[in-house]
Amino acid sequence: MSERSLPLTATDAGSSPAPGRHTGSALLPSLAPLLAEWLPRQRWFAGKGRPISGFALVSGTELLPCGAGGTGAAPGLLHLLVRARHGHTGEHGQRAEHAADCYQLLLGVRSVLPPELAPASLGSPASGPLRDRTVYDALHDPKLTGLLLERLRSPGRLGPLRFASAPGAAIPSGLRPRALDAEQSNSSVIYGTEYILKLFRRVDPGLNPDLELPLALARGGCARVPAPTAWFEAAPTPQSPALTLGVLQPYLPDSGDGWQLALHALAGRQDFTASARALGRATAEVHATLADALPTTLLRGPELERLAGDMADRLEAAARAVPALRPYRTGLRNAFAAVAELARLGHTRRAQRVHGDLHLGQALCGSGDGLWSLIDFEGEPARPLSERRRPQPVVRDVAGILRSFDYAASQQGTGERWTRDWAAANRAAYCAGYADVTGSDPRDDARLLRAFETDKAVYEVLYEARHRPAWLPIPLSAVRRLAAADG
Ligand SMILES: Nc1ncnc2c1ncn2[C@@H]1O[C@H](COP(=O)(O)OP(=O)(O)O)[C@@H](O)[C@H]1O
Ligand SMILES: O=P(O)(O)O[C@H]1O[C@H](CO)[C@@H](O[C@H]2O[C@H](CO)[C@@H](O)[C@H](O)[C@H]2O)[C@H](O)[C@H]1O
Repeated sequence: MSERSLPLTATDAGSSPAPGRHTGSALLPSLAPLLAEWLPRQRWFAGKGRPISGFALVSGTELLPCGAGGTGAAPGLLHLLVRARHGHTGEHGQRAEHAADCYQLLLGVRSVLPPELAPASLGSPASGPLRDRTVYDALHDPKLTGLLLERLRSPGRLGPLRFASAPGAAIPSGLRPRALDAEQSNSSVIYGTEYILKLFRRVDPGLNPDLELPLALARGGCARVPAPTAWFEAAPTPQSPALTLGVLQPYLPDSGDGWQLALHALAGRQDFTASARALGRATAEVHATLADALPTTLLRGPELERLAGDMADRLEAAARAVPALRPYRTGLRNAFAAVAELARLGHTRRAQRVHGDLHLGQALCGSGDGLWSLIDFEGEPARPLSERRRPQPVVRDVAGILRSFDYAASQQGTGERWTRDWAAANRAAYCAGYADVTGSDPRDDARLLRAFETDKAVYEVLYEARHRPAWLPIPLSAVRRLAAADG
């Protein structure tokens, strides 16, 4: 997609474009100062700590007229893909630009903002066609999210946007929307008790695994994942492949997520091993279907060495960013060196598509049947899409859940003997459940498992330092343990 630059300082963009579906940059220069202030406050903003130096418009679509053509009380709706540039001026006046992330924004525009939408406000542009109107995050406005569902009900093209649905999908109209109020990497809207729509916030050109994998699992008949009902994307252009923007899937209203369930069990000092074992089985079922549905590969010496090398590189990058990690670097590197050693000894490992960011919060347990469903197949949002779509050893997902049991135990009471035993029992039950389905216990691949657990703990250190500094001691205590473990 071609891009146009937006200055950070507001300029008068001249007359408003005719109301229509596909807008150019006319509405946008005056939005840039509002975005520069609002974006860094969003949890899903990836450029924390790096000042925004400007924006580039990737695509802009009026889903409802926003400019002078929009009428008084009726809201306008603007869909934007904007790239946020980060840069600074060096001491000799030279400009340095850093990697720029692209974000999906759905902005409402109103003359008068109802009080209940005030928390969603970005403010009023000082100039341009939207002057004196209030611009706000449209996901909090049921009128506008209702319109989005209508678009998903009728597949087809709207300017650069393409809406599609699964064969036979029959989405009822008029479902009551509400924005999900959760700490998320993206943003979601729930419709009635039937559907949940996830809008990806930081987007990369290409097919998002959170659409690709659930579609493949649905086709393969795996019931452990809610099947996508409808989705929308930025249509491909000669410069860029289609870019997944949002996925609608059945909402599982009577379910609890594994993280909350585990904390609840811990609080009552209850056994959780039956649930952990069932989750191990669910993970294995998902892996088995993915291995059948999508390409797999054999990691030979060079690939295994690269895997270990990438882990070591991530450790170095994390240690640069988080000084508390530095004393453990040598011990942690041993875990990766052990995988490189396997490679040199001629070992190979199978790799396939996996979840990529599996933790207890990504598993929903039905209150009636006790069956687990896995959600959020996006992978680690901070990694490039190409990397997230690469086949990987299944122990990567296993390691994610094992780390999660450790997180839950640490959250309940750091260092207490019984919480450590609780975590160990559930880690064992989860692996046993995995082996029930596949016949092979992930613990038998101890070196690879330790490397992936270490890699995940390093990722978590970085994640917590950036997003929840008060939680940093949890992965750091795992890092201490993993660094001290023998070969
Ligand atoms: N199909 C679903 N049914 C019920 N709740 C869901 C469903 N999908 C997601 N959720 C809820 O929404 C939250 C955020 O979804 P998730 O896919 O993890 O988004 P993100 O990528 O933004 O973290 C989940 O933690 C879960 O509570
Ligand atoms: O759910 P997301 O895809 O946004 O995943 C990110 O956030 C998670 C926290 O919400 C984070 O998970 C870490 O904290 C969990 C407890 O809140 C714990 O169960 C996980 O084991 C731990 O990794 C995840 O790493 C991050 O990618």
